[in-house]
Amino acid sequence: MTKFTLDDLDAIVAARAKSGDETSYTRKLVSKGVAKCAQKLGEEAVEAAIAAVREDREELTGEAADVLYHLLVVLNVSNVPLGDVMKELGRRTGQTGLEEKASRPQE
Ligand SMILES: N=c1c2ncn([C@@H]3O[C@H](COP(=O)(O)OP(=O)(O)OP(=O)(O)O)[C@@H](O)[C@H]3O)c2ncn1[C@@H]1O[C@H](COP(=O)(O)O)[C@@H](O)[C@H]1O
Repeated sequence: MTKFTLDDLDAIVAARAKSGDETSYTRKLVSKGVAKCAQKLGEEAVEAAIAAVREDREELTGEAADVLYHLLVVLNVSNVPLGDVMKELGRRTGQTGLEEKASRPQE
C-alpha cells in the first residue's frame, strides 16, 4: 500500500470543499466561512497540546490528525496552497530555528 500523504488529504479537502455533497463535513464547515474554520483549527490545536501535556500518545495521534485536517481546511478557504507552505518550510531548512527567528522583521 502506498503511503498516505498530506498532499493526498489536501486534494480530498479541495474536492470536498467545492462539492455540493450534503454529507460532506468539509463542505459544511467551509460554507460557514473562514472564522468558523479557524475556530475549529484553534480548538483542535489546544486539544492536541493538552494530549501532549498529559503524555497520552494515542490521544495526541488522533488530535494531531484533527489539527492537520483542519489546517488544510483553513488553507483551502484562505486560498493559500499547501505547496506554498511546503516551499516556505523548505526555504527554512538552510538555517536553524533560532537563526530564522532572528531574521524576522522586528515589530
Ligand atoms: N480527516 C478528516 C477529519 N478529521 C476530523 N474531521 C471532522 O472534524 C470534526 C471535529 O469534531 P468536533 O466534534 O469538534 O466537530 P463537531 O461536533 O461537528 O463541531 P462543530 O463543527 O459543529 O463545531 C468531526 O466531525 C470530524 O469528523 C474530519 N473530517 C474529514 N476528514 C477527511 O476529509 C475527508 C472528506 O470528508 P467529508 O468532507 O466529510 O466527506 C474524509 O474522508 C477524511 O479523509
